[in-house]
Amino acid sequence: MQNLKRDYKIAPSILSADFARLGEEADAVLAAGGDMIHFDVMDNHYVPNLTFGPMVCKALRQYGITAPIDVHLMVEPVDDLIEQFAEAGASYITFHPEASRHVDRSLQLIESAGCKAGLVLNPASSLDLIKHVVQRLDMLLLMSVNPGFGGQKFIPATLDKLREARALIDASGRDIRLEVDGGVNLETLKSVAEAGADTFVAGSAIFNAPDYADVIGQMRQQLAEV
Ligand SMILES: O=C(CO)[C@H](O)[C@H](O)COP(=O)(O)O
Repeated sequence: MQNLKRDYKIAPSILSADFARLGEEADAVLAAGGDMIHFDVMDNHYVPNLTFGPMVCKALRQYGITAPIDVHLMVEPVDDLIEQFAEAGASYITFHPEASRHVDRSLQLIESAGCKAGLVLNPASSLDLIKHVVQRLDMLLLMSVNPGFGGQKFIPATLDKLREARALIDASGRDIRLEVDGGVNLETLKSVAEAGADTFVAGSAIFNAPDYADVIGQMRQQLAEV
């Protein structure tokens, strides 16, 4: 048993929430112990699915959500949406480097808009993609499924990648959250935490459960044992 003493955060993905009751769902999952709202933006171009945009993020803020909103852009191009999401109340904005022509510029745009900046790597994308911009990162999100849909199965090769990413982050001397997204549930959570992740996106594992507080409580218990 290791004792990594990380500041673990659970980020319920509202991709699996009831969209007709999004404000209530966000409230409920935060009241149940979620730390931030993970907000999956899909454009039916970079990924083969379509979700929501800045207006919905703004609506959640107007509804009264004050917790951090972690905006994961699965869109191409990226830059046009950065200012709009910052104005809509995003806390983190992360994007896929393959979707931006000028990754360093996009990261700068996020920072100058007043948000925390991050990159997202697909299962097949190399960690080399962060090498020259690591000093601009507040978050690195490793996808443990191919992006576009909730409810997929965790790809086990992500564990080695997380270990490598953790070493890179520790060597950078920067405070960078290491987030994992896709197939995170009560079966996979402990192994991703042991591999170095500190921020856990979970959609179907939480929203498909009958009692959000119960599943988040079980997650916290597992994290306390890492
Ligand atoms: O970004 C995503 C898909 O592109 C989702 O956040 C992710 O897949 C979470 O869903 P689940 O926890 O159900 O796997």
